[in-house]
Amino acid sequence: MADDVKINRGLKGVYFERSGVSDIDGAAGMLQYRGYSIHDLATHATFEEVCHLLMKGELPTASELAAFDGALRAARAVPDAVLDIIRTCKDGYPMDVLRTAVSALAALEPDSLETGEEAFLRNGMRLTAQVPTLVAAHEAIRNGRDPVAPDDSLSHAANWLWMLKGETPSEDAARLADVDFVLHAEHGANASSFAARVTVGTEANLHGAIVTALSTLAGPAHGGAAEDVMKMVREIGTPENAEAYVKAKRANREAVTGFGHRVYRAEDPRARHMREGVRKLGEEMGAPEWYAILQAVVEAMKPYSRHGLNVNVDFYSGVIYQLHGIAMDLYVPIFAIGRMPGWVIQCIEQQRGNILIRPLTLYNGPEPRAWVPVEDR
Ligand SMILES: CC(=O)SCCNC(=O)CCNC(=O)[C@H](O)C(C)(C)COP(=O)(O)OP(=O)(O)OC[C@H]1O[C@@H](n2cnc3c(N)ncnc32)[C@H](O)[C@@H]1OP(=O)(O)O
Ligand SMILES: O=C([O-])CC(=O)C(=O)O
Repeated sequence: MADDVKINRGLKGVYFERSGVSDIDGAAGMLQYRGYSIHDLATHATFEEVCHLLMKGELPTASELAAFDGALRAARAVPDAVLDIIRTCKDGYPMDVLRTAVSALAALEPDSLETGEEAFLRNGMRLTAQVPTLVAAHEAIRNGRDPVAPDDSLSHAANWLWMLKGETPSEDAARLADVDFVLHAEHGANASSFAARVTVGTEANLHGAIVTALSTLAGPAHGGAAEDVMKMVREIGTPENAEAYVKAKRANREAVTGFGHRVYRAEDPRARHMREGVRKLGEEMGAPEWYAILQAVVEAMKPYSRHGLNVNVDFYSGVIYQLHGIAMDLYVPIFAIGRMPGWVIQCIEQQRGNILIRPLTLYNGPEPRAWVPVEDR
């Protein structure tokens, strides 16, 4: 076949669509949601404001925010039948259980089959509100407790911690979770959002696209990295061991998790906020060693960073969850809670002027050959 065809494996460097949602400059380490710097949003915005910005296109006025936030708060409950399904598969890996629960919502909620922009926004807001409820319900059920009902007097982040732990979180804990969600809310043509767009490209419904996105997020090269970083930190044990750990990994040409990114060559701008969170929280909680180990890994990676290899957002986030006493296998579901508005708006964008996403593979199998009956093979 054609030898001169250029193959872009992994679609590296390929623009497949235009998008008005987020802008990433990988060389400069810059990220904006609809023109607003991630640093301004992480410092000043709430997750609810960011959801409005992403899903509706602009930061809300006070009255728009009240209406939007009210709609999210009112949509947090999930049908009992979904809780029964979670009970049935309570011992499963949380991302598998979450994916199954979202799939069940599709089958149980009558409007989930509707397509069109209004339906995607309605279903997308409801799913954004429900996903934390599903994750927290699974955590309760697998630990032998009854799920904690959502509290509509609390913000999205505070309510999530309330449902997870059954106690009202401190303002600092709620703000940290809120910032974490803001930082994870949207990131261009990342693998899970791209996968969701492929699903919408076939004119499938939003719930189906979110199930695709959840499946894709779960892998260790994408959302699974935060969990792996925490496992790495535990394995390293003390800052003094970091150099030997990194050397052994690189000698085997293995990736050091939490480093590297398809787009960023400068440091992932989201990492800065997580780093500060780990340092402060570790000091406050009398557990500064996690931060010290992470920084020792960063030092040990410097000789290997010639291609612009830097930490990504997931390098620090796992330790924050660990300091909050959250089980390691919930780190990817937490990422999913934050990413919901990004997935929803990318599905909406995909649907406007929709086109089937269907690239080509260049055949390199056997030459044409004659059929051989089974008895002659
Ligand atoms: C939220 C997110 O999804 S962020 C990503 C989370 N994932 C991780 O942290 C897992 C670890 N990282 C990785 O596996 C990769 O960096 C990926 C999958 C994220 C990106 O992969 P790619 O875009 O294919 O890597 P890329 O082509 O940019 O790699 C460039 C060079 O850096 C090296 N490199 C990339 N990541 C790492 C790493 N984590 N550790 C060591 N070296 C690495 C590659 O081996 C390559 O080196 P070479 O040119 O000498 O062969
Ligand atoms: O953009 C990517 O490839 C992965 C990523 O950082 C994200 O989804 O947040």
